[in-house]
Parts: sequence; structure tokens; C-alpha cells
Amino acid sequence: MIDLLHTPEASRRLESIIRPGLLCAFDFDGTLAPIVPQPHLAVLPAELRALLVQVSAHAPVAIITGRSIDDIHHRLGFDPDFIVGNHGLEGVPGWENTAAQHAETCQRWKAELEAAFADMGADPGIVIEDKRFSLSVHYRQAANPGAAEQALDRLFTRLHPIPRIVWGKMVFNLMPDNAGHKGTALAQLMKVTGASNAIYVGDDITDEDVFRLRRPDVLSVRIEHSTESAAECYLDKPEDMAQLLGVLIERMRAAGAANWVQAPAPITAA
Ligand SMILES: O=P(O)(O)OC[C@H]1O[C@H](O[C@H]2O[C@H](CO)[C@@H](O)[C@H](O)[C@H]2O)[C@H](O)[C@@H](O)[C@@H]1O
Repeated sequence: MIDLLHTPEASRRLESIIRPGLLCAFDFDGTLAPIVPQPHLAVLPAELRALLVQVSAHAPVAIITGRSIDDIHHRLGFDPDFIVGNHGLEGVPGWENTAAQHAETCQRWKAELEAAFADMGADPGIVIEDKRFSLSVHYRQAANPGAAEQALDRLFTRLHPIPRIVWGKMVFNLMPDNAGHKGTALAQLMKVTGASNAIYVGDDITDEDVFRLRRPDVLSVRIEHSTESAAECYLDKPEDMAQLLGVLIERMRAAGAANWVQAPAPITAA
């Protein structure tokens, strides 16, 4: 893992992806928005929003988040070229048909979990976030987060069908097994748009699905160094995002890069 902003090697790698056809993709919580005690309080800082708007003048911007599209849309305050929700299960061009099956499975899990919570008198700080195509079970507000984590871990093995569970920041993300994820979503976005290369920045375990792609045409960046991550590069801290976006803008501007995604044709009155 190399330090993206402070090593000549990373600088050369960054330079190599600033080519026509670049796609700039970002995770949301913990990457663009600081982690806060409750999910509904997450906010995209105005400085990053302004920088993302500038990035989108030079290359298409994709937000690939664990949140639902409905939830993320109003938090962004600008219109990126692509929004993919539910860890890659929602909003991916070409995958619309599989989403309905995922919604059914999630409703079943939710009902099973609510019944189990009632039976065991679960900690009221444990909250199910129903995102239609996946569930997030948060325990940040539990009276004893460690005990809640263990109890939930045991409980999930009794769900039907067994979910794919990706642990996150005081949260378990439950997704249908054998479904897409953030890595396959980014690959599909690149395929349908014809992107020649991409940069992806994320901070959490679900972002490892992208980091593990390890494609030469994808520069993966993790917020904070980790010896356990498959990401190619890292930023020291979340606050370095502004600097990274600034560097991207400067280099794309110098290269004369323009956003190459076609805007939809305006609808004209009959
Ligand atoms: O893929 P992301 O955009 O990073 O989304 C991951 C999850 O983010 C949210 O939960 C996390 O952020 C909350 C706000 O800072 C925090 O309170 C929580 O503890 C974190 O786990 C979101 O609520 C989930 O739906 C996303 O899956």
C-alpha cells in the first residue's frame, strides 16, 4: 500500500490514470461524509461538494454507497453522473431485474429479525436500517456494543436464506449471497460507459470488494493505511480527501480533460 499524496511512485500512478475515459468513483460514509453517531446525521461538507462539482466538469463522477439511492440523493446536493446504492445492488445499469428478488429476501430477514429482537428483548439501541435491497443492522447506540455485536452475529446464522454479511463501522450489512457488490458494480459501470480507467476511494470493509479487483485500470485508494486492506494506495486521514480532489482537478485541467458522459437529451414539449 503506498501513500498517494506523498510518494513519487503514487504520483506517477495517478498521472497514468488521468487519461480520456477516466471515471472518478467515491464511497460516501467515512470517505466524503465524516462518520457521525446516527446515520441520518451524515452530511457532505460544502467544501467537498464544491470540489466534486469541479471534478465532474473534467470526468464523470460516480457515488457507490451502502446507503439507498433515495437516502443518498438528498445528502449529496449535486447530481453526480451515477449513483449506485445498497453496496452495488441498486442503480447499476443492466442489473434492474435482479433487484426485485433482493427486496423480497430483505423483507423476510427483516421480519425474522424483528421477531427475534422481540423474543430476546434486544437492546433498543440496535436499529435495523431497511434499504429495500439490503439491510444494515446498527449497534453504535447499543448500551453494550460488544455484547450486541456478539448476539447479532449469532442471530444472523439463523436467517433464511443465510445472508452475505459484511461487517462495517458498528454495523452489520446484510446482503443476498451470490449477488453483486461494489466491485462488480464498478466493473459494470466501466463496461457500460466504456470507461478506460477509474479511481475509487473508500474507507470500509464493503469497499474491499472494489480494492480486491486489483485491475491495472483501477486505482484503488483507502482512507487510512491498513495492513489488512487490498487497496493499492492510501490517504493518511479523511481530511486529505479535499487535497486529493484538488490534485485530481489540477491534473485533469492541465490534461484538458472534459467529462465524456453524454448528458441526457432535454425533453421538449410536443
Ligand atoms: O458505503 P458507505 O457510503 O460508506 O455506507 C456504509 C454505511 O454507512 C452508514 O453507516 C455508517 O455511517 C453512519 C453515519 O456516519 C454511522 O452512524 C454508522 O455507524 C456507520 O456504520 C449507513 O447508515 C449504512 O446504510 C451504510 O451501509
